[in-house]
Amino acid sequence: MGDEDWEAEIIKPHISSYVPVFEKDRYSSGANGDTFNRTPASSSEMGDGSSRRDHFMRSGFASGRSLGNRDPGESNKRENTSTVGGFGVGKSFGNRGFSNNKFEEGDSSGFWRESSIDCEDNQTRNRGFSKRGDSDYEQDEGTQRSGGIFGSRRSALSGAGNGDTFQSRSGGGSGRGGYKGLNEEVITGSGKNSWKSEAEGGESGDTQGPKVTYIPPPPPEDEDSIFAHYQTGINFDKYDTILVEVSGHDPPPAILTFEEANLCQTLNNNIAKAGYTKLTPVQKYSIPIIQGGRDLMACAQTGSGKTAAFLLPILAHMMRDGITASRFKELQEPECIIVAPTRELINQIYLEARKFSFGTCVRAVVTYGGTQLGHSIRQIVQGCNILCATPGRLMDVIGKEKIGLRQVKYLVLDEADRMLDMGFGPEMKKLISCPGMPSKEQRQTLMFSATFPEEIQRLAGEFLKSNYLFVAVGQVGGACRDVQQTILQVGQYSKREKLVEILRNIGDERTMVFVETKKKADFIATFLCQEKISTTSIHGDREQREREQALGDFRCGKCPVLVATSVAARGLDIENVQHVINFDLPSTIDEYVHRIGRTGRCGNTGRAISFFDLESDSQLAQPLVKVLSDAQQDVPAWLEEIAFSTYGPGFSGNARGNVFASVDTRKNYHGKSSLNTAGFSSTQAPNPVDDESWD
Ligand SMILES: Nc1ncnc2c1ncn2[C@@H]1O[C@H](COP(=O)(O)OP(=O)(O)OP(=O)(O)O)[C@@H](O)[C@H]1O
Repeated sequence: MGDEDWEAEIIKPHISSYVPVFEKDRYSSGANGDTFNRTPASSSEMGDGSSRRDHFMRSGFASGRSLGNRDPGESNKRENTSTVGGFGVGKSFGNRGFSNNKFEEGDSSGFWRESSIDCEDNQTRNRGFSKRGDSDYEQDEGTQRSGGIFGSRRSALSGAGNGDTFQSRSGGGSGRGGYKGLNEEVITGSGKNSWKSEAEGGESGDTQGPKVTYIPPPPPEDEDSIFAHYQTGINFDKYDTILVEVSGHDPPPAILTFEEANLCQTLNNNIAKAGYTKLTPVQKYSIPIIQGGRDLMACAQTGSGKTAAFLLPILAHMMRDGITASRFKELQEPECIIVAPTRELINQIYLEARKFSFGTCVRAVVTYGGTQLGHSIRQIVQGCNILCATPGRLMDVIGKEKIGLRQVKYLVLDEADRMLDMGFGPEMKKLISCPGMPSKEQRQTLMFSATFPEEIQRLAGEFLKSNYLFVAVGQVGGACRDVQQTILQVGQYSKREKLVEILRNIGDERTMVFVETKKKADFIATFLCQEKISTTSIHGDREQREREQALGDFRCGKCPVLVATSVAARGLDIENVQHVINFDLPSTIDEYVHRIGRTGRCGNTGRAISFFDLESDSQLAQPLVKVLSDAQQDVPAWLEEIAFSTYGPGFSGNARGNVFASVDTRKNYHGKSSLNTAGFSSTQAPNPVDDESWD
């Protein structure tokens, strides 16, 4: 459900209901490999402190007024009444056109054009990367973005209001909302002719809106903190039994131990200090492939060590090549660029890169939206060999000529299916077309995810050398088997009661609760606090400072419940998350797989409980049955019935349908591709995820 619906909701005479009707946006889900080895993974073995809102959350709402029987629509109505002036005066960026942008979206990109769907968020995305000054950038990151072709309907309601206790973030200044949607980093143009010319005028040119001044606290520097890690779980050794499929020409053999990787001593020390003694399957296969200079698309279950699978061989090469950070160069030219879709995830990857490069001359830097650009630049100019960035901020630092691309040898897309879908795909396309970026023949491109829809795999071909290798650990798109999945039939009006019941049983165990929209995240978090369940929330309408605070409070156990939108669905590796609750099921099965993958990581076990609402979730019944049965979970009879009735007698939960890209798509599509002009087949659009929930 988009904010537009909320708006409609509050304009209508309010009909009191326990929980408002949440009608989700529904989108459809959305080469030449020769050799084929399917072997078990161990082939040898077998052969600012907190916001007011946080304060209330932590204090269990002791002083908050009761919101229990009010729905978000009502609270927004109140909030809107009191803040509409503030949002109303938010600056319009409408005159910052993009029509002349050098990198304006083109049909040639092969990507879906945003304008083709009625989605405000998406309409902001293909806008070419801009070259902006700090003020411009920070305003974009930190303020609502309204006006112009992107419309401003959402901004009037974008405060995170949930009633009396929360104030919306004031008058447009810090109130996010605006249009931002799927992605955390949205590229805005400046109306100049090209990124180059914009850059030249960037710094002083645009003074609209307040700056983003948030500077994230530096991560701890002491060795213990850098190498802090959680224990692998009882099922870690079971990874060895997972079947691994490698396709593509002439793959190198897997390695079985870290020693076989022949890493330098410093790296080996760091691996040991990180508590890694044994390779996970994706590491066994990916490390030699990357060391062999090959491009790679790797798909492995959530929490199975994909980050180290790309970081270690890249660092090994850098060490071999004697890469050394050079301080105080105005233009830094990193050898490696890593992009990921959310700020928290890219920061996590950075911390991993910092850990593994500890004691070396290789310097990793992170930059992401919602933080002061000047701060990022100061970090970059101190030396940058590995740049970890969210897409929008990456384009900014490139546009500001703080980052040059000529030396890029490794381009890593983490959560690659997400990075290539209609949300980020155009931006990634622009990235590889940037001046200076080595062609795909001259760089190594590495893609990792737990899910890889076929259509996205096919788009990925544009980024990869034709002889790339495809590694599939287990079922591509399959759920982690260490997560015990339960699907409960719960109607929307009973969800809150059920949630409280479950959380009371769970006690203090760390739990992530996923909901569909940002406003609902606040609403449910507020409700739980009122119920004296210590809760915080993370979603794209929260300030970056608040997001980091929320995550910190959750990580340390201060708030054992984190209510989140899909912004927290991918990649986040938080110790001891024992439960995931899908208060609202997502609209796509891939999203479900990522969400439940926040628990059951690295051989640990976890539980996922999902509320299945007959009214709104039946389209998910069939893929859910498949995911459950593939992961050897109990499938409720009622769910099978729904799946059967939705899809008819041809449906078999165990049959391999088109739900997943079960193999390297170069096999499936060889010689029979039928792309439309946008680069997608006529039968299946790529998965847009749920726009509203991402930002
Ligand atoms: N070989 C290993 N031994 C011990 N721990 C490991 C090993 N490899 C990775 N880990 C740890 O496992 C956890 C999960 O790793 P990581 O976050 O890279 O998973 P992922 O596959 O990227 O998950 P997701 O699909 O959710 O992004 C991390 O805490 C990481 O430090």
